[in-house]
Amino acid sequence: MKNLELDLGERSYPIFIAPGILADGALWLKYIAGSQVCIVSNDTIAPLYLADLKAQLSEKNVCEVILPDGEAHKTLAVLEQVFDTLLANNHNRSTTLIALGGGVVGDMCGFAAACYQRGVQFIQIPTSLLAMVDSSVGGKTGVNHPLGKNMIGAFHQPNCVLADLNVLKTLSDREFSAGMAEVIKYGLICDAEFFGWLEQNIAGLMARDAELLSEAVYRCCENKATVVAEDEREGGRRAILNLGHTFGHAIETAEGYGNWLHGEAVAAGTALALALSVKLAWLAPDVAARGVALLEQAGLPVEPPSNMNVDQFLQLMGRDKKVVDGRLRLVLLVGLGEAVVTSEASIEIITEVLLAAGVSA
Ligand SMILES: NC(=O)c1ccc[n+]([C@@H]2O[C@H](COP(=O)([O-])OP(=O)(O)OC[C@H]3O[C@@H](n4cnc5c(N)ncnc54)[C@H](O)[C@@H]3O)[C@@H](O)[C@H]2O)c1
Ligand SMILES: O=C(O)C(=O)C[C@@H](O)[C@H](O)[C@H](O)COP(=O)(O)O
Ligand SMILES: [Zn+2]
Repeated sequence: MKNLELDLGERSYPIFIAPGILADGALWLKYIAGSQVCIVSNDTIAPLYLADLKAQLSEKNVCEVILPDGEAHKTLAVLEQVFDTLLANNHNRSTTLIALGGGVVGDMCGFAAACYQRGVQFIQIPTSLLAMVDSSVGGKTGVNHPLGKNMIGAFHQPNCVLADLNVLKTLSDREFSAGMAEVIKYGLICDAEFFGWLEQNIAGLMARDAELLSEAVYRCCENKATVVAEDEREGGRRAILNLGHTFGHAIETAEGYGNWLHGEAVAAGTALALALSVKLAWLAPDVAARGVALLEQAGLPVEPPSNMNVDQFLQLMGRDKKVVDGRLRLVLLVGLGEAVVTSEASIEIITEVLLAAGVSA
């Protein structure tokens, strides 16, 4: 068992990382204060793990909402299903929501918890690699809008995070690779030593070696917890967790939600951010090349989609949440493990980098 604490004063919470903890209610039932529980999952994950979870909740009054699977369903309209179920079952402010799923379920359940009766408690049980290393930690919740990713949401922290490494056995290879994009992100932005460890162990990780996976999930959560503890609501440093995301979210939106997975779009976006960092002479080309090589070894795309043009990129990037007074702010690297949030990259230089990556004029 590897435990961490995200230190946020009265909103602090533990992150439990171990194989089999889903079935260890004795460890986590104390994070459910009242008798009412609402499990939010989807129609892929529920048949696999809902019964195991419910077996631990036999003393509680449990209802469930099974959402349609997929990024395309991360919408306000689908979120209403959670509120309908909570109200139909007379859930009050002492209810606890449980997110059982990947990042989509986690973001939606967390947002429902932030909104229902102006805020109730929730627990994150991440089932994808991406959700274990990133989305279940830190309290960003929300849904997409047709014009932009995660545009409607709230910061709302869970009571605890339960990462049961056993469930990764049923995750598809494509989704596993997508999670690796966020794993590699931590090495690039704030942990050069971890990046070196990833380079050494990438083959074993892709083979899902249990010990290596446990270490990788722990190191990512540790890095994320440190960043979030410093800057819970992204007033400053937290924005480094957005490496590759300004380009990546533009790709996800332009291609239609779910066609490029979040991790795939972040990987291609990270390659663009590395190229831009080199173009500005802030990053040595060999460091950028190591980043791109590791993403490729993780089975990820490192080139933007061939059907996007520069204007599309710039228009969608212009809606990014980091934009201030109309100026883009991007996360770039000034060294391995050293990220900065900057508005110094001009539209002209960004355009040059997009064109050099094969994006059409
Ligand atoms: N809140 C945050 O800080 C944060 C961070 C990163 C990403 N995100 C968001 O997370 C989402 C991406 O998350 P994701 O990659 O987990 O996608 P996802 O939630 O769509 O899950 C990926 C796919 O794998 C399936 N799946 C999940 N766990 C499984 C398991 N154990 N066995 C079999 N199938 C399983 C899901 O049903 C889905 O089809 C995006 O919407 C992204 O914006 C949020
Ligand atoms: O936790 C954060 O902060 C992140 O930026 C993590 C990202 O991996 C994640 O995709 C997040 O949802 C992006 O946030 P957004 O504010 O750009 O929508
Ligand atoms: Zn992300």
